[in-house]
Amino acid sequence: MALSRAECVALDAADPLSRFRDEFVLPDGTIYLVGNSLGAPPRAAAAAVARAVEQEWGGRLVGAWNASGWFDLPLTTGDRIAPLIGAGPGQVAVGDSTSIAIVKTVSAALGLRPGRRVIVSNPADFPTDRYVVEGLAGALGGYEIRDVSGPDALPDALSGEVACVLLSEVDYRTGARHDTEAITALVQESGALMIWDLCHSVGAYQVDVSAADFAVGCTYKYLNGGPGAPAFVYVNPRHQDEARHLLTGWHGHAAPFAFEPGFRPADGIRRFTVSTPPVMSFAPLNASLDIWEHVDLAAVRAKSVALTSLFIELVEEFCAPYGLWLVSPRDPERRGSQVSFGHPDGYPVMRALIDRGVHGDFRAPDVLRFGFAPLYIRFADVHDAAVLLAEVLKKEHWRDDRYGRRLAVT
Ligand SMILES: Cc1ncc(COP(=O)(O)O)c(C=O)c1O
Ligand SMILES: Nc1c(O)cccc1C(=O)C[C@H](N)C(=O)O
Repeated sequence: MALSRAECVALDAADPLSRFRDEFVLPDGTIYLVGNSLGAPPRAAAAAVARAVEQEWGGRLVGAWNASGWFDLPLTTGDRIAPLIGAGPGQVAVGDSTSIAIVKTVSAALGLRPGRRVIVSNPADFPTDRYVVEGLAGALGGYEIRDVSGPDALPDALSGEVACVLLSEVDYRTGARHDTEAITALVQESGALMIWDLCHSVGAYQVDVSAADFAVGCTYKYLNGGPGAPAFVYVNPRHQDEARHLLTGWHGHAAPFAFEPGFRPADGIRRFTVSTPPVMSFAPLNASLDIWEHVDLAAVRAKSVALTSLFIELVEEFCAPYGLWLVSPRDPERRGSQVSFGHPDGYPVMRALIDRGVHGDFRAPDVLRFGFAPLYIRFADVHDAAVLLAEVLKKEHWRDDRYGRRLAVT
């Protein structure tokens, strides 16, 4: 028998992270299980944006580039993200999007392995990763993309021709979490460079990129930086002097205000910045990082495992007769902070569930995704979500015409 609601309420009362829920704005009556797509806004975000507009922009005008530290935001913010991914100061730059960060890291990796002409990627990873690699390989010419269906297929794919491997640590569809340490070692033993996409890992638990060559990730999911919040790029210090990437914009120049005719890369991680940072988008991100500074990531992981395990248990108990199957790994060690269930009518089921206040999302062809952000999701929310999902299935609310049968719920 899974836990009762009263037992869940007791777990919330004893939860060392419970005080963080008040730091976020969540509409009443909503159980928000989509923090793995777009995190909830920090309560301090609106004031942070107002401050950036009124005091920094309004008060200092162009002088704010220096006086308010705008020029250095990509690096100062990078240093705040670094501890969350096991990196040190001067190893992370923030700016652009994850897709652009992939252009930078893959092109840098190819430059560091000039004789090798193969890029390994997994077509089941979030599509933009593969699309960007395709674009790069096409534009640079002479590169081959080698598909792997997952990390298990890597040993056969790695050869002396492979320059780099780009993989997601956590699969966006299934929530499966890969063994980054073992995979990074395998890739590097073959002489190739390892690039991790951490979009679904950062903020879900303590990531450790220290062995990786490069990493990228977004800040709008578990890190709550807001829609369009800038992404980050990690570059291992052993590559920083040599690495050159394709996007040689002026903010990555050694002397941006010398306005020289040719590009000379800045020292260190700064060469991985490109151009004018989206200053206003840094404000909510830094408001969120003010929270993250006080978060114990071991407690985040422990709660994440407890929430996701409880959800699996409850859904399997309450929904057993209704045709759901578990898509995510059952072993919590192999899961991120997400649980996916399959259902042949997943799209209308998710629409009906959202209508009843439980927000998950749907990924074609049949996956219902539920993300558990440990800073603001409670054990009682998990219980309520499972009860409402069972009700939608039992009473077949999802058959209502208004829920349709389209392909995506975002
Ligand atoms: C694994 C992964 N990579 C990349 C992205 C998207 O990148 P971008 O910030 O460029 O839209 C997402 C989500 O949108 C993602 O889940
Ligand atoms: N980045 C997104 C967007 O621009 C629009 C809608 C959703 C997203 C997402 O982040 C989706 C998410 N990466 C996913 O795992 O499906």
